[in-house]
Amino acid sequence: MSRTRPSPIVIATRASRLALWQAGHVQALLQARGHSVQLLGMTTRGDQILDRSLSKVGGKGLFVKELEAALAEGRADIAVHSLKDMPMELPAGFALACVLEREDPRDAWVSPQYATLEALPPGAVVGTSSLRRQALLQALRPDLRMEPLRGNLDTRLRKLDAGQYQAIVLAVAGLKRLGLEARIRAPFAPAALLPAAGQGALGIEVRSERQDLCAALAALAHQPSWLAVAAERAVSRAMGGSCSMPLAAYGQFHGAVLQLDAAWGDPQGQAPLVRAQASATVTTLAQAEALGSALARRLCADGARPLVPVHDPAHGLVHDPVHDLAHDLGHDLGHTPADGLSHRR
Ligand SMILES: NCc1[nH]cc(CCC(=O)O)c1CC(=O)O
Repeated sequence: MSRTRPSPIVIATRASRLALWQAGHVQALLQARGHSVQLLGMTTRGDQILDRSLSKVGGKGLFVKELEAALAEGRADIAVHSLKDMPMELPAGFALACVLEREDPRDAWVSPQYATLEALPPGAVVGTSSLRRQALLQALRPDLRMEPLRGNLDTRLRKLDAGQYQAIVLAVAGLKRLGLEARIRAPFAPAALLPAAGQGALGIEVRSERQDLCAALAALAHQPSWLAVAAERAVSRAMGGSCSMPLAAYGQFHGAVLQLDAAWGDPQGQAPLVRAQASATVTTLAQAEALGSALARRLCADGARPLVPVHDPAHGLVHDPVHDLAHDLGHDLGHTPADGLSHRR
């Protein structure tokens, strides 16, 4: 240990088993590099509200606000997040310090009785509250019924085992982290069920002024994961997506070329799914984000509609890029969805 015995790095974390695993993982990585690290567990609004779909109660911000308050008040130094749950725009004064090496980004098919999606009988019930999973599954099997399913991973598996659903879909990464890999009947090929932006990746959030933590956190960064996830999040940001629209974005490196795939679903369920792909040599975050915005423009040119800018009290005015994007496309945000870009084609 260091001779000066600096104060320990305190990690703010949600108290769910997955969040604690993730915080503990970062703790171990930092400890292996000689830092002393403590965890500060807390229950967030997102953990308390379990009866409604996330898209209806205020979105991803619910899981991070309490953690950010702990950072702002100096009760903690860093927060560890599943990047998938992190809003696209951080509030002023906060920064994403690094992205760790990504775990498996795929979704998992979990079902006691049925080995695959194809094996499900007609009209079977699949549990998922994710609009992305609902839209993509429905595209593969229009006959299935989608029922909401929230709660932490253990709760969701318990509801499945209680017989409320014939199958559920969960991220492979979360199941692996909790030692629940045996519950995975099969991972979905990304081409079939395209992952959410950031799925499987962990990010570390800090107050922007904490330059003192930079070196410690930079050592944990995994550049290819960070670049891929930055591109995915740029798609999401440009579309104004949080969890209130079905949106998938997944980046994969082939050498230095980042292949980025995205899918958009109509929140009203009327328009068909829109899929798009773009590739570019990517070595910087700016290039990754440019690829993501370009892909969002391609989605919109093919009929996807960005969400109108909304004011999120927790995070100030977000989704400004949507306005720019829509403006570029001559898309009048004041109009109803039916008047949107899809009609210009
Ligand atoms: N929405 C909850 C959530 N946030 C992150 C993960 C999994 C771990 C990850 O993606 O890093 C999960 C569970 C799930 O979607 O099955």
